[in-house]
Amino acid sequence: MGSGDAPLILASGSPRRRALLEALGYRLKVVVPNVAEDLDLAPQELARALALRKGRSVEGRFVVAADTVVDLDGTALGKPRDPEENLDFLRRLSGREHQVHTGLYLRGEGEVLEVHTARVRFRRLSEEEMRWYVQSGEGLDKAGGYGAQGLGMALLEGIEGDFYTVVGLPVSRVFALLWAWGFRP
Ligand SMILES: Cc1cn([C@H]2C[C@H](O)[C@@H](COP(=O)(O)OP(=O)(O)OP(=O)(O)O)O2)c(=O)[nH]c1=O
Repeated sequence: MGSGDAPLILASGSPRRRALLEALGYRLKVVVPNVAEDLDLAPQELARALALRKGRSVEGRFVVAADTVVDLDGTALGKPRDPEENLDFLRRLSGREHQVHTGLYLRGEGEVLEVHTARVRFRRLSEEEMRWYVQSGEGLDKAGGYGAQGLGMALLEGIEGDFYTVVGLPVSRVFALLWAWGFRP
């Protein structure tokens, strides 16, 4: 089974997740999940619960869903509401290390639910640098208010762990699970 038969259903409106799976050659059907994200949980549990909610909200055989949460010492930073909150997030992340949790839900031969975690360290940023970044608008639709794959690369000192987990989808793990189920690009 593979793209010759049914498409892989991506239960996510994230253009990053879509681009990563398309880069691997999967034929996708995108279904944007409409789930409440207002859960009061610790960051890692939040990523897990939301990935499950998104994946379960969509029908079909081969389904992938994910949720990414930035975890600053136990506080979950989601997507900033506006540029002011984006600036606030960057001030808090500046000069420090945080974790990025990506909950992964996969359905095929059964269901898989995991949380993948990477560590990201930010440089100490000047107020001018942070304002420059916020005015780009790039961080507004991203957990923690930055994108490691875009202009945000200029803010980082280092990443420990899987880069793609930071960007929103541990693609190598997705590929391996689908491959084991006989679902190939
Ligand atoms: C930290 C980080 C997050 N992100 C993105 C990935 C996700 O799209 C987004 C986190 O929000 P999510 O709620 O995980 O996903 P989403 O709202 O974009 O899409 P959907 O709910 O439909 O699945 O942040 C980056 O692109 N780069 C980064 O470096």
